[in-house]
Amino acid sequence: MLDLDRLAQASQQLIEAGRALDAASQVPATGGNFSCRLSDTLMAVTASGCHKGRLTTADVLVSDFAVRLLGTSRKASDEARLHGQLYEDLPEAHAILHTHSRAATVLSLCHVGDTLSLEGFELNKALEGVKSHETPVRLAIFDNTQDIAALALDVRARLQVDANLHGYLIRGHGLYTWASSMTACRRHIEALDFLMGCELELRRQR
Ligand SMILES: CSC[C@@H](O)[C@@H](O)C(=O)COP(=O)(O)O
Ligand SMILES: [Zn+2]
Repeated sequence: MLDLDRLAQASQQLIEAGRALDAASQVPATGGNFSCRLSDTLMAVTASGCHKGRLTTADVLVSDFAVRLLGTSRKASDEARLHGQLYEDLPEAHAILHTHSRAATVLSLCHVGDTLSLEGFELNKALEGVKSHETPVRLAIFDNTQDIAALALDVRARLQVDANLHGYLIRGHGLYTWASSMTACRRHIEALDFLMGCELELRRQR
């Protein structure tokens, strides 16, 4: 059943996240998409093609995890299935943010391999479950594709063999991260962007 109070709260959280991420230049043009878990089967997800810094409540749609929309003729984010798949596979995930920051775009292209491990940074502790700068923060990396259903299956397969991920990068595209609340998810995005910027800076100096 749809909890309208929860939907109103989620809409506000998505709108505020969009404003903050736009101010931080992490969602240029109409890049990025966001969601909140509403229940065991439903999510609030941004509509496709909106500028994420200027979202209104009308741009927040209700969908099940297979992206069957409730009560709207608008189109959900092109990448909504990536959100649905994460909610299906990660019961602890209550918020998901996808951004197109410069650091995520560049680092995902120049890093070789299917995992980026950010190591030795105090800010690693901004990620849920990380208690020490000595704990690596790990992001899976996938090649970019317009076949979102196939990408969702690849993410699912990776999560089945690697439970220790804080998010993933799509090459030349951007970052997905999730958390137990929108507050924590915004902290993840901010920290990961900072950490990827540090990593790029270090690689320039090597
Ligand atoms: C501006 S193109 C970006 C899109 O292709 C996509 O990657 C994206 O993040 C936003 O898509 P959207 O359908 O608005 O959620
Ligand atoms: Zn995107």
